[in-house]
Amino acid sequence: MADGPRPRRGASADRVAFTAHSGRVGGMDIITQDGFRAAAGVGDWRFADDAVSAVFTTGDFATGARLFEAIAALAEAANHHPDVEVTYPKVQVRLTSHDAGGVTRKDVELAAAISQAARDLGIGAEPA
Ligand SMILES: C[C@H](O)[C@H](O)[C@H]1CNC2=NC(N)=NC(=O)C2=N1
Repeated sequence: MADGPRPRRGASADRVAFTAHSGRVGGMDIITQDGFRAAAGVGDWRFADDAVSAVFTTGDFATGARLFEAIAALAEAANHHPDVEVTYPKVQVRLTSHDAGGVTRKDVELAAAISQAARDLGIGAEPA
C-alpha cells in the first residue's frame, strides 16, 4: 500500500512542552537539555555542551553527498548553518547558534528538518 502522508505528531502538545522548557517561543533564547528533549522529531540528536549533534549512516560517499545537498538547502532556507562532516560511511552534523552562544529554537527546528530529510532519503541514524 502506498505510504500516506506522515502522521504529524501531537505538534501542539510538543510545542507546549517545548515552550515550557525554553521560555518565550521563537527568537534566539538558549534552550535547556530538557527543552530539547521535549521537542518533536529530534530523537536522532544528542545534546552536549552548547550544541546538538547527530550521525547519519549513509553507507557510501554518493549518498552522503546527497544528504549534504539536502542539508545545505535547508540551512540556506533557514539562514542557519550546521557544521557537517561527510565521510564514506556516514555524515556527522553539529548544530549550535553562534550568535546566541548555545542551542536555540533555530537549532531544534533545523535538526528536526534534517532528520526528516534523512528519512526521506532512506538514511538511518546512529542511536543518540
Ligand atoms: C549574518 C547571518 O545571518 C548570521 O551570521 C547567521 C548565519 N548562520 C548562522 N548559523 C548558525 N548556526 N548560527 C548563527 O548564529 C548564524 N547566524
